[in-house]
Amino acid sequence: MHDTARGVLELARPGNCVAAGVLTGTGAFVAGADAAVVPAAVATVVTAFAVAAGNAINDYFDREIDAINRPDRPIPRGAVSARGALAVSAAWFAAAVALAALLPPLAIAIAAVNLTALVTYTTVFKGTPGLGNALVSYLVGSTFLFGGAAVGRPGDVIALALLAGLSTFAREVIKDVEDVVGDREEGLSTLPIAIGERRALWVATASLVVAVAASPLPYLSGTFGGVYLLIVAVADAVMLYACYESFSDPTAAQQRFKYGTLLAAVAFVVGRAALLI
Ligand SMILES: CC(C)=CCC/C(C)=C/CC/C(C)=C/CC/C(C)=C/COC[C@H](O)COP(=O)(O)O
Ligand SMILES: CC(C)=CCC/C(C)=C/CC/C(C)=C/CC/C(C)=C/COP(=O)(O)OP(=O)(O)O
Ligand SMILES: [Mg+2]
Repeated sequence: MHDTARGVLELARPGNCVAAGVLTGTGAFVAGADAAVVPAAVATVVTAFAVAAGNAINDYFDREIDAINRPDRPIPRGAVSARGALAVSAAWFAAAVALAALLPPLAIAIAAVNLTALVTYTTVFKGTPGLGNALVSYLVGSTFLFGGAAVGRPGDVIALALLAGLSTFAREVIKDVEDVVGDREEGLSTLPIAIGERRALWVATASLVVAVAASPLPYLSGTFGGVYLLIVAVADAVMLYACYESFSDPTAAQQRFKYGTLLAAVAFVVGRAALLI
């Protein structure tokens, strides 16, 4: 029983759930710092359940491949049955949908689109060059829009959604370069397999350069105070260095990149809070 409970928790990838939930809460905070906390909290929990459900159904669809490449995942190691993983994913999706119904219409619309995206990501989009990366990038960017829509002010966080989406796309491509051997064995046609590793890394770098160039926009539009520029400049530098590093060490680069994105998320919160003091 102990390994089953641990297995169910691992299916959710709780770190992802918390990180994505924090992004939604950040979007709600930036869009409506003076707005009711309840819709922001509801949207945060919806996102956490959705990511847990998306990760669980991903493991369900990936179970044969994971048996070869990731035998320690909960389904291949026997901690959770395939049917059990599907049932848990369905329960988490149901919880996300039930709570999302409490939110404004635009938030419900975003939730409906994201539900479809999460259910189809692994079987439809993941193995198509660049499309799987684009969908995950949209999903991460949409967390800010979802939080803004929850408090009725999505327009205030469109720039944040674009920054998060463009930077996530870069990191997802770097992760695919890191996984190229296993993905080729799986018969997946990811971007580096389709166009070559170096060209894929240049595509990732181009995506990040656009995001970095746009990163002062939330300050210029008055969404954030000046302190945002100081923190996001460091985040930009970390992510740019990670892109340079990815040409020689994609594993170290994608981890370093993640710290850069987390620092950027901190810049969003501090930059908004600075205007409230
Ligand atoms: C009601 C409802 C579903 C609301 C959705 C609310 C919302 C804002 C959801 C965003 C979800 C999100 C941030 C997803 C992030 C990316 C994700 C977890 C994708 C699905 O799993 C991918 C998996 O982790 C990749 O594993 P692999 O490719 O096999 O290594
Ligand atoms: C200012 C600029 C240029 C960019 C903004 C950058 C931001 C805020 C990006 C958001 C990125 C973020 C913090 C995403 C968290 C959500 C998430 C699901 C991350 C995935 O974590 P991984 O560690 O890749 O999970 P796996 O390793 O299990 O796939
Ligand atoms: Mg998987």
